[in-house]
Amino acid sequence: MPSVLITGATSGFGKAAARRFAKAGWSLILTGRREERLAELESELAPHVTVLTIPLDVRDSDAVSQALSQLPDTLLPLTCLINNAGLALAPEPAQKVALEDWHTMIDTNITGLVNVTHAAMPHLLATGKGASILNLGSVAGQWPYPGGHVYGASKAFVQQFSYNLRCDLQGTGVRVTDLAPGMAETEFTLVRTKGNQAASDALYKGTTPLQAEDIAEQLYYLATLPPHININRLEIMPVRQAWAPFAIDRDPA
Ligand SMILES: NC(=O)C1=CN([C@@H]2O[C@H](COP(=O)(O)OP(=O)(O)OC[C@H]3O[C@@H](n4cnc5c(N)ncnc54)[C@H](OP(=O)(O)O)[C@@H]3O)[C@@H](O)[C@H]2O)C=CC1
Ligand SMILES: O=CCS(=O)(=O)O
Repeated sequence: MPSVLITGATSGFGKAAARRFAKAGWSLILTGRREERLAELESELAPHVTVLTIPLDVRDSDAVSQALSQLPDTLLPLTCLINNAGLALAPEPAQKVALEDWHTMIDTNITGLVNVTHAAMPHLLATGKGASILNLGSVAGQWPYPGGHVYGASKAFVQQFSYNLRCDLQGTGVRVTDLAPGMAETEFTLVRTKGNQAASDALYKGTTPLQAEDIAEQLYYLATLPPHININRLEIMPVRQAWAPFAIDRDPA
């Protein structure tokens, strides 16, 4: 059976993707920092498919490279890497944000993603034709909005890194996609607001956001496309989300 490595499998898109790939019989390598959540997911899925859980902070390059250099043969060849671990912090304007929050987003969404990509690359190259790297970008990487500051910039990095990887991997058979969702109801806003459940609920109230399972379905679709097809970027919004007009600063009347 093919195997998939999913970062950030303890919640949201990553957890839903683990379930979606398991449903199709794929072997799973699941990572995240919260060990108890990894254990719960392993208990749920291991009766059906091969599961390896690795408690891992993607920001720790040594831990990432050590863990991925020791994958058991039973989980190789690696067919798909889903670079999903990530977060937004500090929805307030840039001029009010603590520098530490910017660093955390850069360290996770950029450095963490390149750490995992670098460590997984030899496995993906060994697989070659049909292998995929699926990077979780965001609409925020393309479209600016107030409070997007470093989060949006980190996802713009994901887009351009994905495109540049495609250039270098041409001829290897390894595909790369920047999957860019819009508003999706996960723990994302709870994390962004540092645990404000009411703010998270209010954001999703009265509309129809994407669900984690919608994104998991797209990830599975991308990973199982015929091997001669590469979707470079796939941007998905809920029907009830669209763009806002330009904001104009005006003199007082
Ligand atoms: N929800 C949305 O509206 C959208 C989300 N995205 C992106 O999708 C991805 C998944 O987000 P989503 O599922 O919504 O959010 P969740 O908060 O539900 O899940 C985020 C996952 O990332 C993991 N994670 C965070 N930091 C680290 C770290 N340092 N090391 C390892 N794992 C980490 C968390 O695991 P743990 O805490 O256990 O380590 C968790 O499993 C992110 O990259 C996000 O930016 C993109 C577009 C829209
Ligand atoms: O990446 C997350 C979606 S949004 O909050 O930027 O719209």
